[in-house]
Amino acid sequence: MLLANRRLRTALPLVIAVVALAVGWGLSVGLSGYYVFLAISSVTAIIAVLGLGVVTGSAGIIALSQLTFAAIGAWVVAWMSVNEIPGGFPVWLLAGGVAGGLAGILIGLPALRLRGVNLAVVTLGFAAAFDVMLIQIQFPGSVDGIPVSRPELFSSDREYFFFAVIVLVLCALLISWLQRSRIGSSWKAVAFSERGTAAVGQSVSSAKLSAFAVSAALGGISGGLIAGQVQLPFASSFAPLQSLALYILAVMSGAYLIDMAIFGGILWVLVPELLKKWGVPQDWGFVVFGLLGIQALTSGTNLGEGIRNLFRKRSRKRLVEGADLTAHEVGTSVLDVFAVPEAANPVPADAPPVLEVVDLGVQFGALKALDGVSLQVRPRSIMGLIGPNGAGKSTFVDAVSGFLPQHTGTVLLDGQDITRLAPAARARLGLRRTFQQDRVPPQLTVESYVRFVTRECIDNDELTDALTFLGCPAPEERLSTVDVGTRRLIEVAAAVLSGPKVLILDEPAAGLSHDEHLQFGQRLSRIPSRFDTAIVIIEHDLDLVRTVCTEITVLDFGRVLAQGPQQEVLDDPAVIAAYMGDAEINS
Ligand SMILES: Nc1ncnc2c1ncn2[C@@H]1O[C@H](COP(=O)(O)OP(=O)(O)OP(=O)(O)O)[C@@H](O)[C@H]1O
Repeated sequence: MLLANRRLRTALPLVIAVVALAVGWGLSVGLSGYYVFLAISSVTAIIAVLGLGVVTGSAGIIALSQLTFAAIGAWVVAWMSVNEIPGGFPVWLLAGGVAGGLAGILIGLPALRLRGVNLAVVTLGFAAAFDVMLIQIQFPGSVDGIPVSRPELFSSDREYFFFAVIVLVLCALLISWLQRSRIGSSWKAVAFSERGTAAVGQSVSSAKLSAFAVSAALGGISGGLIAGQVQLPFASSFAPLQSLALYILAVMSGAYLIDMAIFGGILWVLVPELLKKWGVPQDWGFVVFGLLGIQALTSGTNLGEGIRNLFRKRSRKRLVEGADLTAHEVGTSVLDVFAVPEAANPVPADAPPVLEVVDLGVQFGALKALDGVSLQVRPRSIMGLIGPNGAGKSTFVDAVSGFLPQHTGTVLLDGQDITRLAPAARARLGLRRTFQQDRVPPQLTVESYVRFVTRECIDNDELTDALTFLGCPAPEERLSTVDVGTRRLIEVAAAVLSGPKVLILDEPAAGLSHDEHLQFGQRLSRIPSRFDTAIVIIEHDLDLVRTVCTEITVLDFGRVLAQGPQQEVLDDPAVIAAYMGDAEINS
């Protein structure tokens, strides 16, 4: 089933590409002259919007300079054409795309530190500054009236339109492949949570920069095509205000979905044309786009997602009516009869600790959140880290996983000192963590999320087995359609499948019902031997702690209050007095 789905997903874009080429050829011979020119404008706009879909839609970064990258691409193509650089138009176009991509990386660098309005100001400022410069330096050939040479085989408008369609199809195939690859998953992950992205070993910087580069490269290609279309490009075709309108169009339509980028590109040309036909000044097109953008930003969704949700609801309803089971129920019922053999691999008593924390200290101003905390985690063991609210448990996890670099003390993973490493580097070495808050990007499917987290190709059987083992939904289920509790289970499953040496779980069962809690505990206790990993679990539910933990460390006011085998710690009068109270500990 999974294999058949994957084959279909690989073949579908190719089939659509062939159909798109056929439609493009049909239009190139069927449309009348004026509409051919409009159609070329649409295709160039679609490529630019497709790029914006990557940076704004997938990676969630505000970028208001798409037409500046287009201007860079157009300038490079015009310059290469005027100077008759060998290779011809396709090579010039590629060079325009590369130039746009490089400029994108340059503008993307501030994006590593800036967010939201600040980043919008930087990108719009870049667009305005480049616009002023472009007016000064002009496009090569524009002053002397030397037109950009089109490709020899596609010199008429009709032929050039078909050439533009071929370029669009290639760009769309590339984006479709990237969106389904690990890079695409990293864009969606970084849009949802930078901490969550780093925690799975993915560099946040490279995710953001690659989104900027791909988006700007498509901008450059779009501009290069415009240069070939108009043949004498001018700065006014790439004004910053138009970049703003294009951004709104991308947000409103949901341009990370390829069909919606096509819709957005068509709208880009259609709205001004309709206004012209009705005798309304074309600049009112910006007002129309602005209103559509306000609607999209206030509703928090976009047209593409809205339409898809409608279809998904209908097909889900049909599925539930037919089978009378939801996807989650299917996962749970399968688990009830699922028996997984545990690996028989006991740990020698004298085995060195897989995680060793020595004298860890964290200070927030005057508050000592952690003070001299030391602990050792043995291979394939489950250690419970408990303590009252504010005891320092989450601070401990943040410090050990690298999210609080200003801590004192030492962290050793399998004997290696990782104290100075960034979170992503620690994750790649085998120290994985999950979060108290939901950090699972809803735009992905279960399978694409697991494959992203595991950073390698796990085979289909392994994937299905592990998801069933932990009671997760089917691989093809979209994460946006499952509840938060189930998303946390999927987060745990993915982390486990990444084969960590140590997995730190921060309240993993939050959001699960009481029964699911107990089931989760049973599954959790089998993870260390089955997946050869040690677990540190932070949990308030003492039933779960009793079910799964072999050892316990109790924190109180940032210090270790007690440490050792489970029963010994839970019987410690100091723990009873300071943390739980007699009634609860004896219950
Ligand atoms: N960024 C921060 N700035 C200042 N103080 C902080 C910060 N983060 C945590 N603290 C403080 O550090 C102490 C430890 O907090 P922490 O969140 O680690 O506790 P916890 O044991 O995880 O609590 P809970 O069980 O409620 O999650 C608390 O007093 C908290 O207010």
